[in-house]
Amino acid sequence: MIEPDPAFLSVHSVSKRFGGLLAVSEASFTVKEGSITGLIGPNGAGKTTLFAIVSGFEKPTSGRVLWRGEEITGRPPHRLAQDGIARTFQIVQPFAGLSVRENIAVGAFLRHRRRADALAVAEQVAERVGLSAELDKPAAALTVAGRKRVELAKALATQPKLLLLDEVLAGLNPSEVRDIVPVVRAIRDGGITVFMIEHVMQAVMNLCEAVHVLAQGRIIAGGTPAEVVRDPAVIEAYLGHGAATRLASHA
Ligand SMILES: Nc1ncnc2c1ncn2[C@@H]1O[C@H](COP(=O)(O)OP(=O)(O)OP(=O)(O)O)[C@@H](O)[C@H]1O
Repeated sequence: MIEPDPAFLSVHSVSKRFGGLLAVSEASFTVKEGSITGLIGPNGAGKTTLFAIVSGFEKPTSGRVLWRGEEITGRPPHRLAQDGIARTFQIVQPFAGLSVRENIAVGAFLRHRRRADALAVAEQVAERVGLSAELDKPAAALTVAGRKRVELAKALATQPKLLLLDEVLAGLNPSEVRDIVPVVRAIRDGGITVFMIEHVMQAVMNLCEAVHVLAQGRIIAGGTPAEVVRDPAVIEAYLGHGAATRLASHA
């Protein structure tokens, strides 16, 4: 199991109930500073709900979230963004009437009041995610892969310390996935801790140093990618034997 790291992000026995449904059940885990950490598990396992709790979009029914040793449970998203926690959304919805530059600048306004400053930050961030050539295009004109990059850039423009990525690779073809993997790695190399929900297991294996596995709201395993793909509980609940064998042979 992964060593606790109370100084960065730690989630303690968090549960979330929606009416009769227990979407997250006593989940506890940590994310180590400077890591790329994955959150995997079957559809409906509660992954997005956990992200929403960490980023302040949902309040847990019980449990605590600590950020750099300070309790942040239930703190609203705009305050958490100021504290350095940013997230992307699974369904990307850029402001269609705005250019790529303006879309990214929306994130930059968190820390920059002047429009010119926010637009300058947007340009720097665009370079990091490979959007420099698209800055003046309307966001609506981009492909799905381009819109995913805009979503990533908008979150990066808030200058976070922890970036929560909710399925940034979903809907991309294999070559688009290959192109974005180094972008995520470079974000971490630039000093931003990345916590990512992802179903593309090959990318999880390539990128993550630690992975937590959620099934039916519970954390059922945690460890390195090579460890979790060999874990019988993870094979049973999520991967299946064929995929697990293929992944383990590449690990
Ligand atoms: N606001 C809500 N109200 C009621 N039920 C919800 C709400 N949000 C999520 N749920 C339910 O909670 C459960 C967990 O959903 P969640 O989206 O967190 O899973 P997930 O692991 O992110 O799934 P996926 O991989 O499909 O995105 C699901 O059964 C979902 O229908």
